Amino acid sequence: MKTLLEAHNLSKLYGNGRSQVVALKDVSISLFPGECLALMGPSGSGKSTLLSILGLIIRPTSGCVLVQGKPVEEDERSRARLRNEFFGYIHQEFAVIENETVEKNVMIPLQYARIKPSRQERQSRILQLLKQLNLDWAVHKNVSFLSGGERQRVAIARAIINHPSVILADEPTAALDRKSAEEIMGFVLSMRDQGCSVLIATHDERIAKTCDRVLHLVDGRLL
Ligand SMILES: Nc1ncnc2c1ncn2[C@@H]1O[C@H](COP(=O)(O)OP(=O)(O)OP(=O)(O)O)[C@@H](O)[C@H]1O
Repeated sequence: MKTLLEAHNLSKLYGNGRSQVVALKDVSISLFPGECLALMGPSGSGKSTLLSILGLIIRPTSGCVLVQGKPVEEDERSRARLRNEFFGYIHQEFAVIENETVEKNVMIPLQYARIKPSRQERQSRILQLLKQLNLDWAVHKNVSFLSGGERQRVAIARAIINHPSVILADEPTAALDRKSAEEIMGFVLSMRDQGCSVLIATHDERIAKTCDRVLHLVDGRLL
């Protein structure tokens, strides 16, 4: 089967000399269409670093990333376009823009889309998505007034509004209570069922059990 996303021999060093940290060592990984892959590992094992390299947020020290079988181009413009169109990134800390409405937060990726939908279309897509997330009531509310679980749903809506092929989720439920965490995971898995591939970094065995495949990262190496 063809991969959607793959990486070969990734290594990542931070810093130099005596303060140098080896965050990843020779990691190769493949993500197939329609699968949910869990990445488990203790704190500091390199999970966020790996997700950030795969999501083209940072560059590896060595190794390469392939999207739909093709090596990612080096120039920042191509990387930014892929970041916006191919990936949806969900962070642990509900990365929302404070003092902005839910609608404005979710609209950001649409404003950078290559083919920008009309204002009316943008608003209707946002409302439709917020309905699926049971958050349509909050469309004009300021995110600062929302709970942690609600803010994470806003972050998810923003990550998927451009219909990404791959969702990269970095411990998306770590800062949530159990009920909100279950809701978020239910939604992430429903994205997989709609054809998205998902790579989720987690410490939580219960979350890993709901995924199709589990990989373990220890000291920057995949077991
Ligand atoms: N920007 C950075 N500069 C220097 N060292 C870094 C940087 N980012 C991460 N590291 C180090 O790289 C290693 C891997 O960190 P990373 O955040 O990828 O691990 P993690 O498995 O995601 O941890 P956690 O579960 O705590 O988020 C750690 O030793 C960390 O301290």
